[in-house]
Amino acid sequence: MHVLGRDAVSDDHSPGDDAAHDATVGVGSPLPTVRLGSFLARDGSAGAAVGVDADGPHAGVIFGKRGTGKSYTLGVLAEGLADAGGVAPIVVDPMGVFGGLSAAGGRVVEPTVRPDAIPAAAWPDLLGLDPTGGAGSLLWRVVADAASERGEAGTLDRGATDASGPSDESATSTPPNASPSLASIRDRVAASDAPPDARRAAANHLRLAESWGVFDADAPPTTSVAAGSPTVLDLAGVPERASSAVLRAVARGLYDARVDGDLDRLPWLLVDEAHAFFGSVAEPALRTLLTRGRSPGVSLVCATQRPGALPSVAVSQSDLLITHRLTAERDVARLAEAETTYLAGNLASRLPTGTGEALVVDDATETAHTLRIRERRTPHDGGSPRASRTTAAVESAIGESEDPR
Ligand SMILES: Nc1ncnc2c1ncn2[C@@H]1O[C@H](COP(=O)(O)OP(=O)(O)OP(=O)(O)O)[C@@H](O)[C@H]1O
Repeated sequence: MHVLGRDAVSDDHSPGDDAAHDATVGVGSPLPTVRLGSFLARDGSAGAAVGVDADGPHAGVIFGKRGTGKSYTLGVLAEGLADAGGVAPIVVDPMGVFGGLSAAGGRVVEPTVRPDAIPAAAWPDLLGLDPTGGAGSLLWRVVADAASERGEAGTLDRGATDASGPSDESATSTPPNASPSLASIRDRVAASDAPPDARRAAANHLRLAESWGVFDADAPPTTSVAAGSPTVLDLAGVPERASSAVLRAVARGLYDARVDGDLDRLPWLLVDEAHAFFGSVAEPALRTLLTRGRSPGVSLVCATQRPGALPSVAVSQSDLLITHRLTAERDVARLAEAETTYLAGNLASRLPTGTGEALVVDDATETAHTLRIRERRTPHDGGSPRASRTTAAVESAIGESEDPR
């Protein structure tokens, strides 16, 4: 099997390897490997098996226009990781299409996070308030005060006063003690000496955040999502800002847990519809994983139909690039950033056209290959809705067939 993301390891294709399990411990190699698919020859025939290294941490992107198979491919990775030892796949599922992973032992959770997992500086942005305005600065101050009071008890969130915006985060630790609830933060806002307008606006925005249902002072630690079988964070129907808060808390929590030695497995965070999270409060944590995740062993894979909406760092830091068909110029241009470094030739001209076909760039071996992504063994819930398959269409077809005229 050819293993993407693994250098200096023999890629010999041994007899019997074809029948290998989806997540294969390669023949002649004890290293955990996720079976991704097969080489695709020009005549459309499938060649040797191709896998992805799951032994070390990686950063990856999966691109493709709508309906070309991105979510499906992310599911293939999650399935394979479910079988690889020592890793913890976590799928961020904004569209609710990964429930089928429960057939691979996965569990689907409606995630909640502790309010103190979001640094004070990020709260105004999270709630759509200007951090320099009355309500925004009040909120920032109140959350920071709550954090520093607990900090005096030894649980200070060192990121609480970091106003560096959507760049790399300063080191923080996940506070082990009780988090303030949103209601208690609202009480602090009400008791502050800020002007009434600012207090009212801050309280209203906090009420809005409470209505999202993702904040819970007693939420389990973020490391609880890291298990051998996939954990699917079901964010379908959850507002975008709330989903971003969840992703920030989870991404940062996993990173901190690995840095602090509190998590034995190597987490793989698989983010679908990733463009929605860059430019949100989740971005600093995603950037941290992209730029510093490998040393503590945290992997990040971002799938998106809008590569152009991702920051350059998402591509420049990725050692694995899987791209299905793309047509928009801005999105194809993102690929150019990958090829300038080491690829001769034009990646855009090599993009495959069929669903489930992908061009894969492997940084470890500095090569690009066309693949057919293997079929899922768990159900995939994605795919474009068809008007012809709606209940209304079916009922109208039945009605017509029963029409006596
Ligand atoms: N490797 C594959 N083998 C077989 N079928 C596939 C494969 N990849 C995708 N498909 C089929 O193509 C359809 C679209 O795939 P998928 O939902 O992953 O697209 P997508 O790129 O994530 O789309 P969207 O942007 O709308 O989320 C699915 O119904 C799936 O069954």
